[in-house]
Amino acid sequence: MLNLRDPSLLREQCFVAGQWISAARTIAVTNPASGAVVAHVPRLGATETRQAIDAANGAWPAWRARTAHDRSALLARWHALILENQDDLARIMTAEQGKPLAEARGEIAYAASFIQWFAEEAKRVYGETIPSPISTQRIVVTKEPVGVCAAITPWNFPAAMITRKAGPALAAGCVMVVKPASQTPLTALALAALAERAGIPSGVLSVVTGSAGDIGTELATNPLVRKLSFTGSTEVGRHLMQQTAATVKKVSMELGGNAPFIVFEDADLDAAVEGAIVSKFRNAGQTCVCANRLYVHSKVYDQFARKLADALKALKVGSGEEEGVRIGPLIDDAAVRKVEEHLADALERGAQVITGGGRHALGRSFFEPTVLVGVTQAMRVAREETFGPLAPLFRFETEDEVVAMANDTEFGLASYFYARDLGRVWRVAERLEYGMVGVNTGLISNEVAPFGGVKQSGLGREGSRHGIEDYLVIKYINMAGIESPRTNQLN
Ligand SMILES: NC(=O)C1=CN([C@@H]2O[C@H](COP(=O)(O)OP(=O)(O)OC[C@H]3O[C@@H](n4cnc5c(N)ncnc54)[C@H](OP(=O)(O)O)[C@@H]3O)[C@@H](O)[C@H]2O)C=CC1
Ligand SMILES: O=C(O)[C@H](O)CS(=O)(=O)O
Repeated sequence: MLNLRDPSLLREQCFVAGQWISAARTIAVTNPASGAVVAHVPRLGATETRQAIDAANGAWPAWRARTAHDRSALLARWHALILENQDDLARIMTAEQGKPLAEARGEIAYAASFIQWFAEEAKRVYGETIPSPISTQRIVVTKEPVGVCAAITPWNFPAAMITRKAGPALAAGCVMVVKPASQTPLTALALAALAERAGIPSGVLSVVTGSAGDIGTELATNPLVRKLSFTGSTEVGRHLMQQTAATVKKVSMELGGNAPFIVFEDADLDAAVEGAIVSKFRNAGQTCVCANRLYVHSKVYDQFARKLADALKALKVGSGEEEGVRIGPLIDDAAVRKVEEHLADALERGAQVITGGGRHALGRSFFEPTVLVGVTQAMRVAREETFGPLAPLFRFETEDEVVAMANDTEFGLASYFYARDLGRVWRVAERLEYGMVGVNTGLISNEVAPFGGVKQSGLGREGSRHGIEDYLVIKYINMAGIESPRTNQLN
């Protein structure tokens, strides 16, 4: 059992249409560090998903009719409850996802920040008037909630990926059905329990767990659903875009990445090492914005490699509940096998390990933080998202060469570089084909900036003032007949 101040936050039922429901068939949720079963959640399918969608559709008129101030107050209450229960939510997250408790607490605060941000943005959904070309007409533009929304979220950020969608949706006056990842449903269900306690009305927010295919197909094809927001693999994102096309749903896609992390010869090397640790090894390398390729100028390559390897040796690997642990287990054995495949391919093609290099002595899905040198563009690590604690170092000579290599991918989510020459900073920031660029930092995620990618890393933006736009539709009202008073009054 988890040591929670409020054990009622550990829910083994789904929140559907304002009711907590069970099912005969369940899914076991296991702790990736120990393999222990943490809880069981219902294995729901299309029927319950339809019930959640119908309830959302029924709740929508009253929810959209509330004032923005009213919705904002309820979101603010949800935000306060999330922070009041931060420790319990973090323990639940670490138990099901594996990340160190300190990181889990950080994610809960990050997740809560989206609720707070969009509680405020709810009151700033402005329309406009446009000077009419016809004197007897007035042109008014309003923004309205898109309607019933669906969210499908991944296991790597079990809280933030939900609030980054539910926050703007509910703030805009939409309603939402969420399907969390089957490996990390408990955080989502705890958030739903707190939303209910905050007074968010029945049907406005539902959480369904179970078969991804059955639930996903219902969410992607039910005509009542007007928008689908997805965070996860590009492969599944493409599949969902195909499924939603039949009913022309709005979609937001936050998909895979392949972030370059470039260290120029004029970089502050200690700062670059610190940035590389944050960008590459947060969540054990399981984030879509992780540095996936580290390009280091030949003049500083050996020094940077040595500094990075030394810094990695100081990072404690272990169970997320353990004090001082910085690198937890990967989500499952499939994730470890993907890292091993990338490592083996690089070694076969001439790369060398300078620290780490295999599964950790702790066993299960623990993996040694690893640095590879002598890496080239011909290796799989250059083309595929590793999603693990493997830092491949590539050597480069010129700015043009490294920008070309950095852009040589179908992905375009996050990118990072360290340099101090002002001209270079502007040139490289403008030439990188990515939705986000970190300059002299390895951590760019927050609620105020537009998070998202270009190319095959996705569509739309989350967070910032832009994030609520994806949950709104524009209405144009032409008010005609505004003539001068007629002599013969109509009545
Ligand atoms: N951009 C990002 O932030 C993320 C990128 N990834 C990338 O994706 C790779 C695989 O990770 P993984 O977690 O398996 O990502 P997936 O894309 O497989 O899963 C993400 C979510 O999509 C759901 N899903 C899976 N298949 C379908 C489907 N056919 N229809 C509807 N929903 C579906 C999953 O449900 P269920 O859990 O029940 O299968 C989960 O809720 C990672 O190695 C990484 O490269 C992964 C996570 C986040
Ligand atoms: O999906 C992810 O990996 C997250 O978006 C990463 S972040 O928002 O925590 O940077």
